[in-house]
Amino acid sequence: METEYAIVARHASKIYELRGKNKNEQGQKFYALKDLNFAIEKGEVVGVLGTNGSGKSTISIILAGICDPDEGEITVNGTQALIAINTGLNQQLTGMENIELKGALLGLSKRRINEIKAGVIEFAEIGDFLYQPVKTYSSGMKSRLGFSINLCLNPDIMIVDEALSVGDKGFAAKCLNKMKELRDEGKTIVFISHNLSQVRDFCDSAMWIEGGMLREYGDIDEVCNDYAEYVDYYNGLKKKEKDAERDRKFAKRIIKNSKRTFGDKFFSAIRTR
Ligand SMILES: Nc1ncnc2c1ncn2[C@@H]1O[C@H](COP(=O)(O)OP(=O)(O)OP(=O)(O)O)[C@@H](O)[C@H]1O
Repeated sequence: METEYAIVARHASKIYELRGKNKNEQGQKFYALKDLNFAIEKGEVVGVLGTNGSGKSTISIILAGICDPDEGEITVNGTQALIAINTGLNQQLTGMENIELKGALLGLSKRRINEIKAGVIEFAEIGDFLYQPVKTYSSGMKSRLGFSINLCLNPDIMIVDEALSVGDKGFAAKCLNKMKELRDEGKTIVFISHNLSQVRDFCDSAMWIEGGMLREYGDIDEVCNDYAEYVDYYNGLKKKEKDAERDRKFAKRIIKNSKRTFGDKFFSAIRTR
């Protein structure tokens, strides 16, 4: 049987213009993603790894169709939903109104919207807050609402960007269990997380992005091991730099304080001895 793909990226890049120091200076082009080539199979559950600023959120909005790549192309086969912190909710509207707005934008029937409302009441467990403006919600409550709405929309492809890192542990576990059910039903899931053990536990494969470029994409254990080794090495280097800096400061302090105790004559006496 021919492999069916949910998402195919061909030479996809995303470019931001960085502002110059003053108004008249022309901004510089910055590649947040550069020349990405990959194909995610239908039903695949792929983890996306990368250090801070490597391009994970940028890839999530491109895969979700929120913005297009500036170079190359992304082909998506099916409906997608992005579940991310602070995305897709209108702050002025209540939770219920947000469901109506999303349903209207997607052209859903009144009956379908009512089904989604019932699903959100049950899954989000935020009670009467559903009738309050979203701007009054805590970040965990926003995450509960956003996650529940997108879950009830039942998309073919779910892109989950760090959404489990806010809410409380109980809700994160409930979401993870629900996502496992969806995975077993054959949904395609892109799971962006800094939690390596969650990625190992949940995903079939992993994609590692660094500096906007695809470093590795493949077997979950291999990619997670390579990424963990890289992070350890990188942190090790940073630790060595920090240790050296601390030693330098310490040495300076000792010299300064001993000068205070013994006076400069003491040092000149040592030097002349
Ligand atoms: N609107 C923007 N304008 C300019 N640069 C941007 C914009 N959005 C993101 N970037 C830059 O693009 C790069 C990738 O950012 P992105 O948010 O995708 O990283 P990330 O891997 O999700 O990071 P983190 O793990 O910290 O959330 C970063 O260098 C960031 O500063």
